[in-house]
Formats: sequence, C-alpha cells, structure tokens
Amino acid sequence: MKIFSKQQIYKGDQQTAKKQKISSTELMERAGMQIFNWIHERMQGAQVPIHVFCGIGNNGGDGLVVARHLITYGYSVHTYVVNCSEKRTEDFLVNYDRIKQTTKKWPIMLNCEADFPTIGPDDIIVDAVFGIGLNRPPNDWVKRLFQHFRASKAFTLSVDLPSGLYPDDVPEDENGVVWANYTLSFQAPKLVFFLPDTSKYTVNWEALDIGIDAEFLKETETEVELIGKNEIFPMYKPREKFSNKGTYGHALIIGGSYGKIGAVVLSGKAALASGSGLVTTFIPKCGYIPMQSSFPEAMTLTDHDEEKLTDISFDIEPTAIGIGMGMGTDVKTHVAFQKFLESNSASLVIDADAINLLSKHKEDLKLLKAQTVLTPHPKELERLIGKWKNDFDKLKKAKAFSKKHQCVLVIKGAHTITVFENKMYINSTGNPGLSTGGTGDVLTGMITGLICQGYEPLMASLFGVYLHGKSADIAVEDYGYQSLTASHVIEYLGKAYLDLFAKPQMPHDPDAEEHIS
Ligand SMILES: NC(=O)C1=CN([C@@H]2O[C@H](COP(=O)(O)OP(=O)(O)OC[C@H]3O[C@@H](n4cnc5c(N)ncnc54)[C@H](OP(=O)(O)O)[C@@H]3O)[C@@H](O)[C@H]2O)[C@H](O)CC1
Ligand SMILES: [K+]
Repeated sequence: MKIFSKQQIYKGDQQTAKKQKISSTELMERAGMQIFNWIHERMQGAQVPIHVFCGIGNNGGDGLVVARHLITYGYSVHTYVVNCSEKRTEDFLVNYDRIKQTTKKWPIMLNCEADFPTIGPDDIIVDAVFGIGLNRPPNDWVKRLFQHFRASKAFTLSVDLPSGLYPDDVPEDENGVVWANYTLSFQAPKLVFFLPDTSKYTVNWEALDIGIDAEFLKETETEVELIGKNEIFPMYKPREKFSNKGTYGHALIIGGSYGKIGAVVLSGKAALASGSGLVTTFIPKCGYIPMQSSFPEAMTLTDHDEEKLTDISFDIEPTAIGIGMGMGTDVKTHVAFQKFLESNSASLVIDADAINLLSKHKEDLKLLKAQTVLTPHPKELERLIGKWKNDFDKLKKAKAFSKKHQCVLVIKGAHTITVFENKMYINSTGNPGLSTGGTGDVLTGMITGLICQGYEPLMASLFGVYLHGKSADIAVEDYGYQSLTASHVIEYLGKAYLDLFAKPQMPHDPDAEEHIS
C-alpha cells in the first residue's frame, strides 16, 4: 500500500474532484460520512456523550460533517470550534453553516482554557482540530486542550491524523499532540504511524477509502510503501515439480565464536526452512560437534581456530552468504572478514558483528558489491550511519547511505523499514514477542535462503521480513509474547508461507488485521 506525502494527498484531492466532477465540499462530505459510518456501526445509537473538537481548516470541516450526521442520528453530541486562528477554510465555513441549519445546539467557540468543557472518562472525543495542514506548534492553550483530552481518559478518535502531529516531521513537545486511541486516516496511513518517535500518538489506526481517483492511486510513485500480503504475494516463487536440492541454491552461513555457535545454528536452520536447497555453515572449530548434532541437515566447515574466525576460506560455490551472527569483532576476525570481502562474489547478507566491523572500519564499505543486504538493529545502524536528530533524519541518512554504497538496509524494529536508495518499505507483520535473542539471526538466515532461491536481494529482504513477522504472529497465538523464541519463528515459517494462500487481504487493510502500533 502506498503511503503518500502531504503534497501528494493535496494533489490527489484536486485530481479526484476534477475527474469525478465533484466539489471539494463533496469530497469532504464523503470523508466525514466515512468517519460517521465507522462510529455508527460500532455505537448503534448508544447515548454516550461524544465531544467533537473541530479546528478551523479542512480537518475541522471533516469534524463538522461527522458532528452533523451524529446529531441527525440522535447521538448525544457536543460540538466545539477550537478557535486557534482568524482564518477559516471555505469548506469549513460551508459545513459550519450546515450544522447550524441542522441543530439549534450550535458549535461552542473555545478561545482559552476557561472555555474547556468537562469530559468524562467514559465519553468519546472526536479529534478534528488539525490534520495534515499543521505547519507550526499549536498555541499554548491548544496544547493544554490536548492535555485536557489526555487527562480525561476518554476514548479519543482522531480524524486523519492525531492533531499536533505533522505528517512529515517529529513534534518537539509531546504535550502539543493528541494521544489517540484510534486514528481513521483517509485513503492510506501516514508514515508517522510507523516510526518509533511518533507511533505512540495512536494506539491503533485504520485507513478509510474515500474514493480518491483510481488512476492517481495507481500512477503516483510514492517514496514509502507499506508491505502487507497484497504486496508480498505477487513476489512468491512457486516450487517446480521437476526440481532438486540444487534448484534452490546453496546458502552459506558464516559466523559464531566460543559461546555463540547457537546464532549460526538458528540462522542456518532459518535459511533451510525458508526454502534454500542446501545449507553449509562455517564456524570456529569448537562449534563442530554442537552444530552437527543439533542441525543434521547442514554441512559444516570449520576455521582452523578453535574459538573464533581467523581464515574464511572454502571450496564450495554458495549462491548467497549470510555473515556476522555471533562472530565477535576480534582483530583476527576482522582481517579474515576483510579478506573474505575482497574475494567474495556471492550475494551477501551482513548482520550483527559483521556490521559492527564495517562501522569500525568504514574503508571496508567500498568492498561491498552492489545490492548487499545489511540488517542492523537501531544501535548497529547508529554505528554505521552516525547519530540522528529524529526518525526523519535517520531515514534521510539511511537513504544517503544506501545510495552511496548501493546496499539494501533492513532497519530492524517494531516496524522494520527496508531502505533501498530513495525508497522505503515498511513491514506490517511482527509483534513484541520478537524482542528476544536470536530472532535477528533467524531473519538473516531467511533472507539468505530466499536469495538462494532466486529472489532479488531487495525482494528477498521484503519477503523475508514479512514472513519472519508473520511466522511470529502465528506462533504467538500458541506461545504468547513472553514465551515466543527464535526457534518458534523457524518452526512456524511453514505456516507463514501457507498463510499467503489463506484468506485474501482486504484492499484497504494492509494485513487484514487490526493495526496496533
Ligand atoms: N484526501 C484527503 O485526505 C482529504 C482530506 N481532508 C481533510 O483535510 C485535512 C487537511 O486540511 P487543511 O485545511 O489543509 O489543514 P488542517 O485542517 O490540518 O489545518 C488548517 C490550517 O490551520 C493552520 N495552522 C497550521 N498550524 C497551525 C497552528 N499550529 N495553529 C493554528 N493554525 C494552524 C494552517 O493555515 P495557516 O494559513 O494559518 O498556515 C492550516 O492550513 C486533512 O487532514 C483531512 O482531514 C478533506 O476533508 C477530504 C480529502
Ligand atoms: K485530527
């Protein structure tokens, strides 16, 4: 699913109005009606006080549409205009008149803190103060209004975007933002719903189809995409009937050191379970027996050193190599890694200590061949690209790094973001059960295994990240968040594959599930 920029959203509105021969007021009516339907479907006329707070722009206009329909359907509605500016948009004014014609209970003007209404914890707040048009921090009294919302503990439903949140920046003051329980976003979610700095402002979100021009949606190239089943399924490569283990490539997993052989076991098993035809592991000598006994499907090569990697040489021809898990950053290991990079011609997935070595010795980055995949967690990323001011700065730096080194950056997190040159792909699967040792090793193995089967490195990264999260989502049903382990992610990979063929995903629902951030 495409995630549009603010400029693209405004353009989409104009193109929709032109192509469908409707006015912007009609488009606002559609948008507001969708929000009303969503509420009405759930509330079925329940007489819970609903406080609709409207700004003075089009987000406020949407709020007025919602309030008008709620009033018409007999709900207990209190409508307020947050009078934070002298300006009014045209469509706000049209809907301001319309609501005044619908009810004698006209919207109440809020001008300062003394005007704040009492809101009960069981009431509902509809937040339509600011949408994507916010361009500066809210006034102090408006900030206090947002804190008043939060203190009330009322269920807060934000229209399009939690007010006070920019679509393309991180707010300076968290008190200047509405903390929503749910956000109903028009047509597509916003990037800020997925970033660590800003995802906390909405617990849950949903995209509502407001009938934006189909051609616009199809033709517009976006910088960001949300990756769900709809995006992943077309990438799937079916297995051929007349095939053998050689058809699906040979994965080589290199890593491990004394006490950290398990990382390579997990990675190797994941490469195999993702579908690689053959798997070989390359580890220090001390790992030979544990590897052979715990992972019989794999072939094992060893370094001549007992405890660490000092000489990565082999006479097999792997299709793809995953390297770095549990490897350590010993000087001798670095020399071996450097020599390996100089001579390697296979596709490469780099993780953990191999990333740390690259960060320490940036001159080695020029040894990476195009489309090498790097899978850093946030700390490893910081060592690699330097500190960032906020998430947007991080993404800017990540894009620059990817462009410079022609590599695929898989930034692991609650919403893993894969960056390739100027494009960013946000994963929609996964859960907090994955915050446990070894799950990163599993991911690296999976991406390596997918490259072995002929997936391009970028595709393999997107597919691997999706399947990894999906596997955890299925496994968590059986094990719960606390007890989920990296081994379960491997065990449930088959179910994650099968899920691709299960119920189709709804067009506007990235993963046919609730979107809890
Ligand atoms: N396709 C769609 O997604 C549709 C979205 N709709 C809704 O429209 C809003 C965007 O509406 P817009 O009027 O552009 O913006 P806002 O309502 O968010 O803000 C209105 C104006 O408020 C001013 N502003 C900005 N920051 C502040 C501030 N801190 N304090 C006071 N005022 C502020 C600013 O104007 P200025 O001239 O003063 O700079 C904004 O322009 C979108 O989010 C949806 O809810 C359509 O209804 C349907 C299609
Ligand atoms: K809002």
